[in-house]
Amino acid sequence: MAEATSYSKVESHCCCPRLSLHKHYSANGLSCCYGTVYSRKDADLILAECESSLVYAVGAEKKVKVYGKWHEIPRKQSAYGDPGMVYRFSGVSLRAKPWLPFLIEIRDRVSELCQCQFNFVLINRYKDGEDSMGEHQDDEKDLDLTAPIASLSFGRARDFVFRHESVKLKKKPPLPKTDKIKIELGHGSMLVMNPPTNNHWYHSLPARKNLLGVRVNMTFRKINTRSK
Ligand SMILES: O=C(O)CCC(=O)C(=O)O
Ligand SMILES: [Fe+2]
Repeated sequence: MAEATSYSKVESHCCCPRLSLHKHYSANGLSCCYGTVYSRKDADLILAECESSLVYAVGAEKKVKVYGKWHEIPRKQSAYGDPGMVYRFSGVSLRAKPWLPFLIEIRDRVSELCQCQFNFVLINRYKDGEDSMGEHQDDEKDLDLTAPIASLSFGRARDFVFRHESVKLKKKPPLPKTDKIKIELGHGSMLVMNPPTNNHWYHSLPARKNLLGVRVNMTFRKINTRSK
């Protein structure tokens, strides 16, 4: 059946003082800022550093549980953070590796821009358009849900799609005017998902056939320290 509503978005300039050149997206509980934070040259250097020094998960840490079944994730994943940080999601416990110097530099820049002291970063590597991430919400109980999540992208630009929760709820509230928002996340960009976005919207990174080029995404998060 055809979708009732096509992609659309509500844009204005960002209201956050440090992100004044960013676009702001707001709709029915969604509040996000998007813009470029690294020059092409710096973003190229960061991507090269990612490719040479990041270590990705293997074995059990590379699987997720969806509707009771274990699946190998269609991408590579890793986590870095403060000592003892663990992020639990979809049946997986991902233990943070100690911060690398180049990740500390990025973390401090992003923490300053967002005025939030991030203590953890989840990193996903998509080898090409075949790799993807399914629809989900970043609302795990280990996260400080009052903090934003800052998503940095390097490499191949990819579409990131938000869908309002009403598309999943059995008892549907009236559909908001805008129930899908698509943002192309470019090389050196930052998307900030402010609360309560993750309470009301799902997001995904859909597969794209025949699309070449590596993409690395870093989501800086604040994990409750009592979850250590
Ligand atoms: O790669 C992306 O942009 C999506 C990342 C994401 O949603 C996540 O890490 O939870
Ligand atoms: Fe996510």
